[in-house]
Amino acid sequence: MTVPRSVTVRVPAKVNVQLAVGAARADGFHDLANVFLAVGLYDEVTATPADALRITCEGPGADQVPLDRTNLAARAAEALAARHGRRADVHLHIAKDIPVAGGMAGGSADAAGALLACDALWGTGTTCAELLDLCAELGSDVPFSLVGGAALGTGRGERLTELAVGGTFHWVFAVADGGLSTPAVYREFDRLTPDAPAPEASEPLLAALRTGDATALAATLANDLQPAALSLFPSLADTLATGTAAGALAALVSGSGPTTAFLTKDAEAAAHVAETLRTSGTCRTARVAEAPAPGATVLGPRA
Ligand SMILES: C[C@](O)(CO)[C@H](O)COP(=O)(O)OP(=O)(O)OC[C@H]1O[C@@H](n2ccc(N)nc2=O)[C@H](O)[C@@H]1O
Ligand SMILES: Nc1ncnc2c1ncn2[C@@H]1O[C@H](COP(=O)(O)OP(=O)(O)OP(=O)(O)O)[C@@H](O)[C@H]1O
Repeated sequence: MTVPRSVTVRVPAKVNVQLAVGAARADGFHDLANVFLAVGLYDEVTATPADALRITCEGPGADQVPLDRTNLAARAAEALAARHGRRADVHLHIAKDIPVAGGMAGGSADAAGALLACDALWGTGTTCAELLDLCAELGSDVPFSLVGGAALGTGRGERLTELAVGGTFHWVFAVADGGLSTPAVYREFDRLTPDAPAPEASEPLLAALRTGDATALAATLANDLQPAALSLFPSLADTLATGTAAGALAALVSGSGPTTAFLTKDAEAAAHVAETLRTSGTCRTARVAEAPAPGATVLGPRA
């Protein structure tokens, strides 16, 4: 067998088209009905043999990404190595394109990418079920980064049921100046929502995904963390209003924010909303992306 010299994996960002949040559990997490949709903004993780675990990172926001063992990709490599009783002697290079600390699961994408890349590099032949277990140990969003497409996440978001999507959705993402801490947003949710009901997936929203109907999806988008994100980052209201005035079908905070997401009717409308946002002064930049996108994908071992 030829041992590959490096393996590159591409992993998508996500937007939560429905994020229903229940009350805090005894373990501090929240039960969710989390409808994930993978979007076509990608990080790439390249694994290369090395004497010891090493992380490097390039791209927008790379200076905010830790290069030590707190990096989720490093933790993923160590978890896979431990599972197979070997050393995590690998250099992981992360080419970032997913906004950092933006509520689009960038760190989770890198963890899923590192798992898949190391598995291919080391020839450890880990089953999909084992990879999903490792993902769930690393973080609530990580299993979805591995599978992509669309899925309903229950529990703390890690238990996935695949969802059918009947068309292509055109999104714009406004990247904010600054980040939000996910635990801080959940804490603010607890403060604002003392009696959160049990979370349930919305049937009309699942139907809109199934039929690929953007107008119907726009009418059902919902994020229970949005009031908390707006409370901690009030200027996001101006970004949401700007994208809506530019013709978006709907606008919402992406996950825990502060990235904001705009659903549009087609690629032309998306380009217009993105350009309006870019010149509005209400965000740092705006990106267009289509959904659904595939999950973590090996781009090919380079022998
Ligand atoms: C906001 C979302 O991105 C929506 O998909 C996720 O719920 C967050 O997922 P994540 O970043 O993978 O989160 P984890 O790394 O598992 O947890 C980080 C922190 O977020 C909070 N957290 C996360 C998930 C969850 N169901 N309830 C929580 O309260 C907890 O304070 C936890 O300590
Ligand atoms: N590989 C990584 N990429 C980005 N951030 C990382 C990574 N590993 C650890 N982090 C840390 O995690 C924090 C959150 O970054 P991340 O980009 O994952 O946020 P997020 O997209 O808001 O996450 P989520 O949507 O899953 O809540 C960063 O501020 C950084 O300190």
